[in-house]
Amino acid sequence: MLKIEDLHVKIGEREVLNGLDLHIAEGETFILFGPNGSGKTTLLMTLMGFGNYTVTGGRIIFKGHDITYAPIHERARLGIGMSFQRPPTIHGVSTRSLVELCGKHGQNGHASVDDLAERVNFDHFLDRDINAGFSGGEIKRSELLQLMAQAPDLVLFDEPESGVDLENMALIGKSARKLLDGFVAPHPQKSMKEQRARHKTSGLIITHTGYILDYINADRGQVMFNGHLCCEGRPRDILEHIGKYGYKECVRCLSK
Ligand SMILES: Nc1ncnc2c1ncn2[C@@H]1O[C@H](COP(=O)(O)OP(=O)(O)OP(=O)(O)O)[C@@H](O)[C@H]1O
Repeated sequence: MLKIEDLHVKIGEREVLNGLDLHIAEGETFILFGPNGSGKTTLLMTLMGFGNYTVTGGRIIFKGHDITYAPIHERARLGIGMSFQRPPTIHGVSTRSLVELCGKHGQNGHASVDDLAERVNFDHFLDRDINAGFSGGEIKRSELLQLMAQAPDLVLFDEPESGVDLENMALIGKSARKLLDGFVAPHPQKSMKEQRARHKTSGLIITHTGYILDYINADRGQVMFNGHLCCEGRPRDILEHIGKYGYKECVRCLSK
């Protein structure tokens, strides 16, 4: 699904990612850990194609297409979706109109915007401007709703837990799981088996706390340290290790 080869990325004059390789298979969920400032968000923003992140070397291949220098809209059309850590407020644009733009709803048996919004308890917010005065949990639910409407093949989640209380975490975690399972906009004429075969969603998720791991099936994880990936393993094991020893072992792992 996604292949990143020897990726180098600069922000301004500073090289933040320096020679990163990563493969994520179809339907696989990959968890990214790492200390503050190590380059995790930079990787996600680069994959989505944002302009401040300059690729100075390497390649990004998505579903067989070289998207290293493709514009954001082309990546979104190909099937990459992203939930931001701190998405911007957009005055004058309702959440409903953005969600409508994300996909085809109420057509050919697909769920309507109102149906999707109800699933993340967001129906009362549809006519408010995007993120205007939204609480931390509301911002995450709005992000999820947009992703559910888009139904991408690869979902990039930047810290789905940040600013979210425990009750909202359960809702967000369960919705993220459905999104990764590909069941967000069920088609009434197709069986679950057919839909699963048709749409396997891959995930790349940044987490510090690991709360999201209580809800999703995470296959594999790695630690980002100073723009390099290291310490591959089962996400739960990595989290436990970081909890006990911090990131100092990763420095040793990188210097091997
Ligand atoms: N627009 C920018 N201009 C200059 N430096 C930047 C910019 N955006 C990010 N950086 C720097 O790039 C480095 C990597 O930042 P990034 O946000 O990718 O880290 P992160 O691993 O996601 O951190 P966190 O866990 O705190 O979210 C940091 O040192 C950050 O200050």
